[in-house]
Amino acid sequence: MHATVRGLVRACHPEPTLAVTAVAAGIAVSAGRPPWGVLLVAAAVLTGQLSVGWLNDYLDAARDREVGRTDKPIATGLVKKRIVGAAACCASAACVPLSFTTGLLAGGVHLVAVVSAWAYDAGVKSTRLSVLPYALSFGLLPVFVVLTSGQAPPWWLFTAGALLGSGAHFANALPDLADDARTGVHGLPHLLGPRWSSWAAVALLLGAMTCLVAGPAGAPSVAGLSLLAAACLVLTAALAPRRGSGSRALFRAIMAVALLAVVLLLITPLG
Ligand SMILES: CC(C)=CCC/C(C)=C/CC/C(C)=C/COP(=O)(O)OP(=O)(O)O
Repeated sequence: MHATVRGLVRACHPEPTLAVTAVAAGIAVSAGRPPWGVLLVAAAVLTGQLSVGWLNDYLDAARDREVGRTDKPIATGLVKKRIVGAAACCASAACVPLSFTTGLLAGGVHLVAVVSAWAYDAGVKSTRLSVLPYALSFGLLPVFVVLTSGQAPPWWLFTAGALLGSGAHFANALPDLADDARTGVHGLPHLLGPRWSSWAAVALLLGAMTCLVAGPAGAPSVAGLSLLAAACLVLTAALAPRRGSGSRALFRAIMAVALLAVVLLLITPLG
């Protein structure tokens, strides 16, 4: 693959970009969207995620170069900064019409989510409010998808998405806390430190799962209760003293719980 293309792929934060796009498409399927509707949602979310990922690396280029980050393609010289900036502009320009193609209200809601993520990139990530863009953007993501189907999103959906996104912020920051501190990033996870950030991730992810189990009308589903019980078991096992490698076991457990929460979001009836 050409170096510039490889650089652009790395700079867009490919793993979260694809994961968020796949989850949005999955929610569209469970909201009953036809194939073309799922495709439109996926295209709007993909371009939004690409714009957020590229803007992030574009704005962080100098700092990443300064501390010699080998995982950052602008810092290593794999791709030119201006090409990543141009790619961010193209993705943003495509995201606007694609979002509005899904509907005026739905499109507006998606663009608010994307602008909130740009605010994270533009500096909120280095402040005590770093969790807020995650809460707002991920709270609005499932609301956007349900709105594309013309239904009213249930009241608990924004809360569940916001809790899940906030938990993801703390979980995602855990491995990079020391590196980030060196580069002047002092978000909420850095302020709380690894121990309290781990507990914040656990509480927020379990909160999201509880919301998804208790939110829908009627008795909680067996599948929902089972996933919640599985999450509690995974955490209990990770916290058992005999596991030894404390924080690594807890981090892996938090990632497993995040995955269970996403599965629960995908199987929860949204009507
Ligand atoms: C629905 C929707 C639009 C959701 C997006 C929400 C959001 C705030 C995403 C930020 C993603 C991102 C580029 C993180 C990298 O952060 P970093 O700079 O802390 O990490 P890095 O240094 O490893 O790049």
